[in-house]
Amino acid sequence: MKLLEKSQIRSWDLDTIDHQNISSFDLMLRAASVFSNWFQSLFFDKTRTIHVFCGMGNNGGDGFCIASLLAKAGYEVNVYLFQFNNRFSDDNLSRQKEVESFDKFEKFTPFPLEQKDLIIDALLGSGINGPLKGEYLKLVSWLNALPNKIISIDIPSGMDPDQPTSGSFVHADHVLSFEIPKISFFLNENSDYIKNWDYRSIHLNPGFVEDLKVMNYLIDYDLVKSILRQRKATENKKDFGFAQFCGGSPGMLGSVILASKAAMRCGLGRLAVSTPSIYHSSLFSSCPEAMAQADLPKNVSNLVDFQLVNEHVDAIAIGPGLSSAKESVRYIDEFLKANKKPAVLDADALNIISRNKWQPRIGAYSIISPHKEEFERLFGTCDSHYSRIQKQIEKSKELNIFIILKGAHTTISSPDGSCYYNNTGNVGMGTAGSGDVLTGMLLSFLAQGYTPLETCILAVYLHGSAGDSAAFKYGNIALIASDIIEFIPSVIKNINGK
Ligand SMILES: NC(=O)C1=CN([C@@H]2O[C@H](COP(=O)(O)OP(=O)(O)OC[C@H]3O[C@@H](n4cnc5c(N)ncnc54)[C@H](O)[C@@H]3O)[C@@H](O)[C@H]2O)[C@@H](O)CC1
Ligand SMILES: [K+]
Repeated sequence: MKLLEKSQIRSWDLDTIDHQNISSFDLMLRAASVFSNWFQSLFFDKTRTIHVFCGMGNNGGDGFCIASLLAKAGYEVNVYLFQFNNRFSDDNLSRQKEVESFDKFEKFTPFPLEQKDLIIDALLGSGINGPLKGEYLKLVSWLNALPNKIISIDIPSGMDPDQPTSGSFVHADHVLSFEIPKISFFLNENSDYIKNWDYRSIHLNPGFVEDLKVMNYLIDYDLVKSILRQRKATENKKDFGFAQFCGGSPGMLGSVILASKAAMRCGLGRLAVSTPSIYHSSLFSSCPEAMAQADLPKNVSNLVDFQLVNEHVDAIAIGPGLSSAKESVRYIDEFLKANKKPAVLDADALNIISRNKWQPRIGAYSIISPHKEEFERLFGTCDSHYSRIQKQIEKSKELNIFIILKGAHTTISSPDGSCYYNNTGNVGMGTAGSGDVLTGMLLSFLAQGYTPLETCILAVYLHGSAGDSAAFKYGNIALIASDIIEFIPSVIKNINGK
């Protein structure tokens, strides 16, 4: 799904008005009906009074329209207009006539509300053009200190839709965004202040976005379904890729087993694992589907010899559990020099690269999957999640690589400057081995012939979905990396139907 910036959303509204021959007044009614239906499915208890706080733009207009619809549906509704200047939108003025009465504030003064009552926030929408000041600031600070549940229309009032907000905004319990989520919902800076968000279509003209060039995308079910291939009955294991996983060192076998199992569960045809030979029997007992390769790094004199063993390998993943011992450094050096295969680099491979400043040597179109600390070791510290994402995009372009920045909202950046936001996964996945599972999944899809971008999208989304299913069963405290692997089959089957 394409994610639009606020100026593009405004153009989409105008294009819809033009193409569908609908007035902005009627488009507002459409949006209000969508919100009102969503609201009623969530808050069906009509004994709580609903207080609708309206501003002066179209978001406030939505508020008046929604207040009228909810009153008609049998809710007890109070409406307040905060008129802190004289700049009403036309549709706002027209919609004011639809509610029987409302209280008007030209200056904000606090007033009592019952704790169980609900607040609908329709003060400001996507038309925000700077930080809140004066009366708005007083009002929003008061709202944020109340114990009442706040439900925001389109976006929490005061929040910038595209980037971190420089100032205060409404801390919402629920937000219903129109048509698509806002980019800023995915920033860690905002995560603590939007408890739940959702989006519903208001049937804006689909033709407008089809042709629109955007740089930001949300990875959603439809995108993943469109990428994941169906198998032909006549295909065999040779059609599903031959992958090589290089990792593990004394005391670090777990990552190898987790990555191997995850790779096989994502449909890989054949897997060769290069890990110290003392671990081969343990590997076979945990993942008998894998083949073991020569010792690594001890018996490997150079990568070319090593690759001759795997002359038909389709993709390589390197790094997890490798340690940063001298032999591993030499091995990564050789790998960067000689590798021509599609590659995934993670964990100790990234640590070795950052320590030796070998970032420019990473092969074109490789995938790297750092978490925040690994990312900052590679590319320097950043003062916010937003600035880290900006640097991620810049480095993808500069180094011609795909970067997966792992976190609460994992982002994938591509050499063309585009950025994909993921919305699956949960806090329980911050556990040892979770990243190794992702590396195995990446390796699997890459070896199966998916492009690096498709590989990143599939692996990141499915990893998060499997983690969500695991958290549903075990809870996000008890969840361990093996649980994620347990649910890979069902999430793939749910999407692919097979
Ligand atoms: N345009 C359309 O056709 C539709 C718009 N809809 C609603 O309209 C909203 C956007 O409407 P508007 O563009 O009127 O935007 P707002 O409702 O956000 O109002 C913007 C106005 O608020 C004032 N303002 C901006 N920043 C401020 C600040 N920091 N402090 C104080 N005042 C500030 C300015 O006067 C600006 O014109 C959406 O969020 C959505 O709720 C929906 O009704 C769907 C259809
Ligand atoms: K709002």
